[in-house]
Amino acid sequence: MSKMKAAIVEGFGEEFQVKDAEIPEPGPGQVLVKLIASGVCHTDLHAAEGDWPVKPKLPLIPGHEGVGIVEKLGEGVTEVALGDMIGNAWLASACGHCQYCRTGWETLCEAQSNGGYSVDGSFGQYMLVDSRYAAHIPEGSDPHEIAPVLCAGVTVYKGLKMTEVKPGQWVAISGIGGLGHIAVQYAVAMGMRVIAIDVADDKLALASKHGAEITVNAFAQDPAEIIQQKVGGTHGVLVTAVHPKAFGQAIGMTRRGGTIVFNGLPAGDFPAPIFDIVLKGLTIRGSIVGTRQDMIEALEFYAAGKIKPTFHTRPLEDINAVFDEMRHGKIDGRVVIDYAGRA
Ligand SMILES: NC(=O)c1ccc[n+]([C@@H]2O[C@H](COP(=O)([O-])OP(=O)(O)OC[C@H]3O[C@@H](n4cnc5c(N)ncnc54)[C@H](O)[C@@H]3O)[C@@H](O)[C@H]2O)c1
Ligand SMILES: CCCCCCO
Ligand SMILES: [Zn+2]
Ligand SMILES: [Zn+2]
Repeated sequence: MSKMKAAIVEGFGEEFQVKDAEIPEPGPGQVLVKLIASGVCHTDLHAAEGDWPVKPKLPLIPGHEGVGIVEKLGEGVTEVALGDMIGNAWLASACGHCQYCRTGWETLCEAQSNGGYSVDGSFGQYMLVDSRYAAHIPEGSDPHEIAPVLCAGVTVYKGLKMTEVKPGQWVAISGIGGLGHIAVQYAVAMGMRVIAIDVADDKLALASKHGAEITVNAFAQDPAEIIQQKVGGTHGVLVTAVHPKAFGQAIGMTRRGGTIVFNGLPAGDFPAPIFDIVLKGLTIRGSIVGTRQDMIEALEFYAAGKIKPTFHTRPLEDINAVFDEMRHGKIDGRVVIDYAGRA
């Protein structure tokens, strides 16, 4: 078996080990991909810290925003060809026949596997991808720039659809990190008017650059008060923040009949004001990544030039420093690991 360089989590809360690992062999239905780039999602940090109720496998190669070229086909592969540029995804595979898979909700499949969490992902020079759940990268894409669409992009695109906010209506996006700064772009492309909320002014500046009309620094102000004053409450909210406080704040900023969608996954809970939620007739939804169809649509928005992730390329060896920057909210947009000598 030949070797590859990979960033491996061997224990929760421990630093990554960047070292040699076996290049995996594709089994039936799988393909071997040589990586060009991989986005770094905050979920990868949750995986490394083990701070969710469902723990990842160990040892683990995280990463679920990987883009690369198909180098080997497993038995029976028909959906992908040698030389194709494809991506992996959080939804690495699903059963295909349960009540959720049958009704367009494969993201809720209870037998799904998850890229960079329950199966090894894209923080290495090679990865295995289930050909049925591979993301097909549009012709002419920049592999480093499109990588964040594979999770951050498809997740916020689906989340914005779930807010049911119509063109011309207001949507608040709370948390302007890897997910949030791309959410601003999808919301604008979908005709929504955007209010951006974060606790760091540089993130709000990034939101304005991508089309937000109103920005609120939740560290210095009460976003609900500002939003009620300025626009009479928002029609919908998409929360991508990594602090529980942002989740409770969404309720006060939403107008009657509005919908709040949670993408963010910080550990912890938030106080839910029962009377306000009932009196205002609010809908609160959790939303997890997107289906294969959502991925196709999210990638089409990128291919149409509507989505341009802000990203910074770094070598795999920087992974521990990157996670430290992420822990302290110091990443502007998305970090993308480079395997092609661009970093
Ligand atoms: N539901 C899903 O399918 C899905 C998909 C991808 C990521 N996630 C989760 O979404 C979260 C965000 O991921 P990311 O990669 O964008 O993280 P990130 O670290 O890039 O960004 C997090 C942002 O939250 C901001 N923030 C922190 N406290 C805040 C507060 N009180 N109010 C407003 N903003 C605040 C930070 O300043 C930062 O801009 C993570 O928990 C991740 O696991 C969920
Ligand atoms: C419940 C886990 C959702 C994480 C999606 C990929 O970042
Ligand atoms: Zn992710
Ligand atoms: Zn299923």
